Amino acid sequence: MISTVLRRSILGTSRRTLAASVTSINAALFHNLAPAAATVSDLANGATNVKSLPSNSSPFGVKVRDFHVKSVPSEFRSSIVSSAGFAAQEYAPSYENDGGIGDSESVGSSGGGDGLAIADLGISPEIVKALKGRGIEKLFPIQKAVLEPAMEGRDMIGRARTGTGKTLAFGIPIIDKIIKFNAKHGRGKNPQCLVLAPTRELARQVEKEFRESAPSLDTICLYGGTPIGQQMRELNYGIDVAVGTPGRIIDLMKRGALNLSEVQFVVLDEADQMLQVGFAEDVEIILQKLPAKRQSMMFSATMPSWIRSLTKKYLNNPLTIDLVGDSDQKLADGITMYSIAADSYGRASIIGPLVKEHGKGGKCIVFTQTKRDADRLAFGLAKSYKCEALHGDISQAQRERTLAGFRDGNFSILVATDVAARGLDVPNVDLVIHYELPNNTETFVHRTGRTGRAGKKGSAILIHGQDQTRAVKMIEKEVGSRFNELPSIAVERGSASMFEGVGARSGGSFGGGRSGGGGYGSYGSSSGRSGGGSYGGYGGSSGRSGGGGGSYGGSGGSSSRYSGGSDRSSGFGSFGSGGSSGGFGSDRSSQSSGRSSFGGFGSNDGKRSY
Ligand SMILES: Nc1ncnc2c1ncn2[C@@H]1O[C@H](COP(=O)(O)OP(=O)(O)OP(=O)(O)O)[C@@H](O)[C@H]1O
Repeated sequence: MISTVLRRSILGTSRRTLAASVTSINAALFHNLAPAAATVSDLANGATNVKSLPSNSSPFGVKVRDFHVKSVPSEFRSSIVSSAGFAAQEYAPSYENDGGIGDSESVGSSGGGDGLAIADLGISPEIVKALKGRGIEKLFPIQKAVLEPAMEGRDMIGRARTGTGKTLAFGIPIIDKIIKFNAKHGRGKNPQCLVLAPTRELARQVEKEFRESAPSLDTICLYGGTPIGQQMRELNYGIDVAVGTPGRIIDLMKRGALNLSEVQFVVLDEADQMLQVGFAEDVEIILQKLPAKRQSMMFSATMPSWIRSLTKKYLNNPLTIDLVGDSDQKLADGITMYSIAADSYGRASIIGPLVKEHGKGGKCIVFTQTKRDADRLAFGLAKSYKCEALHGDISQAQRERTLAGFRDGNFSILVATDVAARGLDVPNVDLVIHYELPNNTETFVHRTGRTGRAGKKGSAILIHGQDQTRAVKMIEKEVGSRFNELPSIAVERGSASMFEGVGARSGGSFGGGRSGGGGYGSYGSSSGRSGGGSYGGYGGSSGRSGGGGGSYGGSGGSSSRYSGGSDRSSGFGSFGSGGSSGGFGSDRSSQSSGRSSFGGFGSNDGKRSY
């Protein structure tokens, strides 16, 4: 009882600050209550010899699941909760059915409609209050579509356009279940929810979304490039939700610091990008370590064969919720697309005028293909604008400062590689500029999706060479929206020299691969790179015909992007999806092989780089 009372009062105030004062009491109590308690590594091995105890009581009637009091040595922190599989069943009945989706096996775009008032859903008041504080009072369509089956414990695969609220779609049901479970059983040490994300920045963002929507839960973000010791200590204190990149998660598992034996909910966010950044193997290793009885959700823009096999192997009779479907329109509503021709010499110097004309004084992200271009363009622009670069060669700490500065409005132009293309949610980005054609349509969609989020309006400008009109048409066709062609901008004599060396590319291929090669010609033979075949083809046969042949051009050469195989298509029938290998955004030749594709700005542990 002493423990329960103490812990309640601690949780009600500041757990972190009062932690030290109760450490000794906890230690003494747990020492006595669970003398045979498993150590962290025992638990990882499944040696939970205290499991026979009831989940919320000790031999002395003390609620022993209240673990989240900081600074207790690991020996005293084994969770006594029984093995996984409890939460989905426990909380299904508490959800107030709104007559929503029902049992259908596949939910299409009709899952939308008017948002439901969050306050009326029967979810924890804590969540309702936290969301209200952030101006979130009604569910977005994907959230509405996911809520009921998620509450019922269904495994699912989801897809919706960029910026439409996928994070809270899986976040709300999960945090609600955990809050209610903890209220009943007390708090455990080990995470009940694991979210895997392909990049550090996305992981941080998802973790923040969980934290801000459920302040009473302890969340942690696990990613490379930051000291592991701190993360190990945090885990040791007790965690409800762990979000992270696969590499660091495996590292922590190997060190015995992360015990996944009580995970009830696993989410793979941007699952197809996991494949592209080389996390396929790591993801499977992690999934194999999870309890068999759990709820699994996967959000993926495309369904390459790896995702399909993952689904078969690790998801249980999943419900597909696809709010994009066969709709031609792949971009969020509210985004206007422009295109403008510029040769490689004058390209950098038109950025300023474009920002002035279309940026509406808000924030702008300029996407470049390489880190070198991002640096040089940012350097040139910084002479006239507040501007910073973001890419994988910049230290993690600096990347975080840069992103925070951009979010806070300290500068208004971010020049980034595709490290910032997926998932990043920065408010008030009014304009996205594609400094040159992206490698594929999917990347175009994700880059563009940094604007026009949460129902807002935004503009995207694609800069292309005079000889790239076929590739531009192809993007139009694939995304289902037309570009408004802007009149070309005359480059003043001398102004281009400010940007010397930025992005002088020609040739190469954007499309390609539809029928085993060829392609749409024209883009990017990657000057300044060693090895042949950079930019390879886009290929991937647009995901429509079961993949195959010749896609991902890029013959040989260590710098070959997309040097991976084919068979990356079909599924949701969208855009070819990425290859499993081949470097993406790097201009270094050292990252061709397998796992290093797209590289790792966000990936993890510095193994890969954008
Ligand atoms: N119901 C809602 N009402 C208002 N705003 C919301 C709602 N749900 C989410 N948002 C906000 O919308 C923005 C976009 O959400 P989120 O980042 O989850 O989108 P996403 O679909 O995951 O995008 P992407 O595909 O780019 O990863 C966020 O700022 C989020 O806080």
